[in-house]
Amino acid sequence: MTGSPLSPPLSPDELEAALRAIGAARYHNLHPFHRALHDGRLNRAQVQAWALNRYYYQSRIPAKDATLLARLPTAELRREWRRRLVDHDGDAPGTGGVARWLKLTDGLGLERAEVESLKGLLPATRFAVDAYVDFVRDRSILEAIASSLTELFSPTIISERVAGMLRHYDFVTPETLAYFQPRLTQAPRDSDFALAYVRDHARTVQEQQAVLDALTFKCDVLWSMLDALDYAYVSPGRIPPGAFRPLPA
Ligand SMILES: O=C(O)c1cc(C(=O)O)c2c(n1)C(=O)C(=O)c1cc(C(=O)O)[nH]c1-2
Repeated sequence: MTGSPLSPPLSPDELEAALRAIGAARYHNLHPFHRALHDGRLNRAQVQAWALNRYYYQSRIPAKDATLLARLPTAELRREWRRRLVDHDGDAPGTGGVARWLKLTDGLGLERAEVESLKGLLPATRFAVDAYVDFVRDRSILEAIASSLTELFSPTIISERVAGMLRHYDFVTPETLAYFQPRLTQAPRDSDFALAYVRDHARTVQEQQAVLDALTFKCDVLWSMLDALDYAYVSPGRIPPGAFRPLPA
C-alpha cells in the first residue's frame, strides 16, 4: 500500500492485488514447519503435536464466526455467514468440520479426551487463536471479514498437504485426512464472498489500509502457531511445562 495519506484509494482490482501479494509473502505455506510436514520430514509425534494444536484453531472458528454473525446488520449477510457455523459445527452430532478434525486426531493415535481437554496446548497456540477470536469480536465488520481472507490461499496449501502427507507418512490414510476434502469447495465459496464484500466496502484509503492490516494480522496468527510448534517439537527439549509430550517411541 502507498502509505501516504494523500494517495488516492486503490481500485477494487488494485486492492485485490495488494491482498494477494500479502498472501504470497506471508501465508503459512511458506513456514518451515509446514514445509517439513508436507515433505515428510516430521515424525509421528510431531504430526500429532501439529494436529492437537490445530484442533484449538478449528474448535474456536465457530465461536469466531458466531461473534461476527451476531453483529452483521442484514439477514442477507447473516444467511451467508451462518453457513460457516454449519460447516464447522455440523447440524447433528458427529458432523461438521470440528468433528472431522477429531477423526484426524483419532487417526493419528491421539486420545479424544486428551485433545478436547486442551490441556496439552502450547501456550502460544492459545494466545494466537484467542487473538483471532478477539480481533473479530472487537474490530469493524469490514476488518473482521477481511481477516478471513487467508482462505483465499488455503486450497493450494490443503492440496499440497494432502498429497505430501499421503506420499510420505505410512501412518496417514485418506480417511484420516477426510477433514480437508470439503474445505476445497467450502473455502473458495467463503473467500469469494468475503473478497467481494471487501472489494465493495473498502473504499477509502483508511478502510483499505485496515483490510490489508487485517489480512496481515491473520497471516501472523497462522505463522505464530507454526513458530510455536517448530520451537517446541522440532528443536528438542523446549516443550513448555504441561504441554503435550510425545510418548517414547
Ligand atoms: O489448512 C489450512 O492451512 C487452513 C487455513 C485456514 C486459513 O487460512 O485461515 C483455514 C483452514 N485451514 C480451515 O480449515 C478452516 O476451517 C478455516 C476457517 C478460517 C477462517 O478464518 O474463518 N480459516 C481457515
